[in-house]
Amino acid sequence: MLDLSQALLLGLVAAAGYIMYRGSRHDPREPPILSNRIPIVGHMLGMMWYGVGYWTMQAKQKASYSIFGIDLLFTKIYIITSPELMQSVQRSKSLSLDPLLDLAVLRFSGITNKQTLDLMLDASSGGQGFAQKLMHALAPTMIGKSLDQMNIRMVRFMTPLIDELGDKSSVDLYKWCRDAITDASNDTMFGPMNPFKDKELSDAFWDYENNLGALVANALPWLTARKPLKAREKIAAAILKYHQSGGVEQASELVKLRHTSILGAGISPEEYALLETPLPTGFLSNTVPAAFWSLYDIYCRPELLNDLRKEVELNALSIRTNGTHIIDIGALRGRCPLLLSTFQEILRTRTMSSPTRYVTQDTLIADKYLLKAASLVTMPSIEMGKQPEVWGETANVFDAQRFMKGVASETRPSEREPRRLGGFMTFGVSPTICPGRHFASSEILGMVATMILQYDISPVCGTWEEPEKFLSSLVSIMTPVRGAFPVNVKRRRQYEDTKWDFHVEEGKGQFPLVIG
Ligand code: HEM
Repeated sequence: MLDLSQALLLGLVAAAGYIMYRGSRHDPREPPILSNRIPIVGHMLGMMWYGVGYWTMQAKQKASYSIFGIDLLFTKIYIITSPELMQSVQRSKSLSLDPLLDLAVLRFSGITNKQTLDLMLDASSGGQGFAQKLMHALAPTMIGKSLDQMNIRMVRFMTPLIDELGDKSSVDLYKWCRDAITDASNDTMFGPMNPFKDKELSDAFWDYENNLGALVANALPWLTARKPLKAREKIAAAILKYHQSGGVEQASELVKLRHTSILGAGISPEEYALLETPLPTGFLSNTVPAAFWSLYDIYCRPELLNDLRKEVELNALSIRTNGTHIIDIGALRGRCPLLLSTFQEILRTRTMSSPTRYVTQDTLIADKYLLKAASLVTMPSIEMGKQPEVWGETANVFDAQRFMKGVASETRPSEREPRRLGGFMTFGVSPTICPGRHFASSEILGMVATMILQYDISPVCGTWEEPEKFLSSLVSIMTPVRGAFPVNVKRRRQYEDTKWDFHVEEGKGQFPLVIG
């Protein structure tokens, strides 16, 4: 249904496009520009209604084209449905994600100071590209020792949250995942003085996150974006206080690196607080729905649930002399192939990602198609990640064993290594691959493994009917949920009076996940 943020997306596209568009006409070397049934404004209306999900819908409807364009009045978007063409996009240096990151500085953070903008914005906007360099510099803070520290802190926080779930007989599973992942992740990232400990502030964060569309549209924001503006003000004030009271000293390497770099570049503490306001979107907006769908897709398949319980019990569970049951995160990674494969299959089937790049100059891809400067090019994963030439005839079937090397299954007789061209885009496509994927995997799989052993979960309504989805999110590619999903929770008899904990072995935190 059309909501305010979707309607305002029109404003975004029109405004951004007006600035970017050079008034170029269609060049015969460009991909075909396909029209909508409603002339001129049809695609614009489509985007108003469906948000960025419209690109995926178009890709589905026009899958016989390997690439085509749609005209959004002031800019063009080229939509790619062929894995081979996607490779050309990955190889091209003039198709870049970086200019799109300006959106975070300008709209999500609301920075207006000219000097700071000159420093932060991408070179294509006349800036020095500091925001982009900082983003790409974060990868080392999410592997090795820093990852171990993050995992240790996260599991310490997660254990009591999962345990407390058994005290409730029913719960909204999406809200529970949201709150558990939010609390555990913010505590991991910001340390003991985590400002989001305050429930009011963590709720304010979700008000902000759910309404980023209105901030981006920036059309009479005092009227149309009151909620996210108010939330942003609250969050920035809390982060400023966190900085002033030295909270960063005990934070994760990621938060410390951003703090040192931003303040070291001469940016004021007030602007630092604004720049950090959208930071949790990076580690929450995808992890929360991915955790929910992981539980949903496993619990709704009783046979798979049973197999996974056996695998985890056999390979990743140990019992201390005092009776505490320990789940070993390293063993989930190395000795539970079905769990790891199931997780990747859930990511493959639940993602609605569409990696998008800005065309910085006229670019010829595959020696054939001209992409005009100042346009966008996008690669919807739903179409590409499910193509028979990538995944075989079973592309549209949920196959929990798909990612198990050397294992043939009913739906997939081949024993080929499952890493295939353009096949798996949930963590991005080269050269921009998500550096947080190992942390996200520990967090989600640690939670899932303990939950499936401890609890039976069933929907209150009696059937596994999918809840309403929030398809026009600007920051999540994991199909977040808009509605509630009430479930009954029951402790399993064999583990009724059991204490649970996790074991994190240093150097074992990186998951061997398939990437695009
Ligand atoms: C299931 C959870 C997650 C998914 C599906 C996911 C997905 C992605 C994707 C698709 C990209 C690339 C964007 C593009 O090319 O357009 C990305 C980038 C990134 N992700 Fe994640 N992410 C997840 C969790 C996390 C977590 C937990 C963190 C932090 C701990 C994180 C940090 C980042 C960062 C910093 C980048 C930017 C890298 C760069 O530009 O060099 N992500 N993520």
